[in-house]
Amino acid sequence: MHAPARPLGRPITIAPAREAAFTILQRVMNSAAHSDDLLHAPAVDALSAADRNLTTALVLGVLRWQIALDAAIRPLLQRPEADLHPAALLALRLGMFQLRHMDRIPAHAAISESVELARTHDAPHAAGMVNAVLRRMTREPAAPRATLAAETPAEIAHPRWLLQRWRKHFGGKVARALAAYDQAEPPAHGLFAEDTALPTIDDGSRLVAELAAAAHPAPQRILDACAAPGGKTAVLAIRHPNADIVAVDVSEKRLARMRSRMDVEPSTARVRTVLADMSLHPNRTSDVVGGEADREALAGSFDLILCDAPCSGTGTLARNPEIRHRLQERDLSRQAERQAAILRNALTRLAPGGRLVYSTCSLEPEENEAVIQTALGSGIRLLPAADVLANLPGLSDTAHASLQDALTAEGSVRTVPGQQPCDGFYAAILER
Ligand SMILES: C[S@@+](CC[C@H](N)C(=O)[O-])C[C@H]1O[C@@H](n2cnc3c(N)ncnc32)[C@H](O)[C@@H]1O
Repeated sequence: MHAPARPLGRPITIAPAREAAFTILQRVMNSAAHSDDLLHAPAVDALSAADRNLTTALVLGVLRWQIALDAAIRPLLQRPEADLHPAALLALRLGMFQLRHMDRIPAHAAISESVELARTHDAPHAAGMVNAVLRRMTREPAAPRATLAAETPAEIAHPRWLLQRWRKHFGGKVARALAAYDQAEPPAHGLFAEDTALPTIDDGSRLVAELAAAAHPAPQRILDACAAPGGKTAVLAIRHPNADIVAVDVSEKRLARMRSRMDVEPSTARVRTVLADMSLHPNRTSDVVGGEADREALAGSFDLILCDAPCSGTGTLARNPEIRHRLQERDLSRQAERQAAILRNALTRLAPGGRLVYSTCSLEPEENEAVIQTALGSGIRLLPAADVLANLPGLSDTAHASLQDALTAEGSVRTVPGQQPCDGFYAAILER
């Protein structure tokens, strides 16, 4: 189809950041790609610093606000229930996001470049509609829908089912603060003072890693059971410089990336990486892909195990905003089954008297408390985390107070974004 003739006037050039943001959002929409990976790909690295920042702000902003943007766009359409061409919808979201959330972008740039994006990305027939909707938006900003009037914009930007379960588990006030946290860049250092000896690591991840490192006073052998990309392995290696450390992951690609980073750091070069599926029992010879040397590295028992299980990631929506568009409530039970299998098999490798820290970046009880319940008994008990937490290195005084509120009824730790100044993590300490 030919693009309709543009009215005479200056040709419209799409700014590199808007073009890059559009392309990344298209890939996130059409594949399982992660925005964070795409934002660090060579195509974005090649942009100027200002364009990189704008690309990031546009991509993360649209993904964070997408549900609320769509709710504002629909009533402005001539036929609100009509299917929109994906490129037209994306152009509308980008334009609407800039008009609603970016003070410094002139409305004419947001509108005209969105129209041009639709026109040049396979939806020339929708260019007029994109123009009309965005112009209408600037004239008559959408009022909140009557049924949603009691909700904040941040709450509207979350899937209903997720918000409802947070309200049920944490109460309306905490759920509201949690939703607000998800809509902005997470704080750089809310719990810990920066430690230049450590790799770049967000505070929630560091909390889990420091807790794991402190869970055993002097481990000789440490197993990091779900290790890649390796941020927590690095903290373990630095806190226990004399321990033998084996870091396992089932993803060859993630493990290779981790290995190349670890090799250049003196503190982590000694970490042994092993490609294996930790959801399988150690007797299964197929659980180690790397061969005899890897099997030997994994053999025997470990004094300290970190089991940082793959999870839904609902504690990290500020950092990984697309999770909310992909996750379905029914996925939680599938996650929990895999987590329970990984934990069960990791525990078979725990030495008597050894400690295992199970962690996720999920806020959902099915992936946390319920998984721990499956592992208790038969010589495995849950230890209270309070004492370990009280002695973690680098925590500020306000962080100590805030983390007291993060202790669960069973004595484990759950940070809730908005209550603690970090992403949401769960960590439980088990002992054999
Ligand atoms: C939450 S991420 C780990 C993050 C890591 N601990 C860190 O701090 O950088 C979970 C990891 O578990 C890995 N994984 C998933 N299933 C696994 C399995 N069955 N066995 C081992 N690793 C697995 C994933 O590839 C992913 O790298």
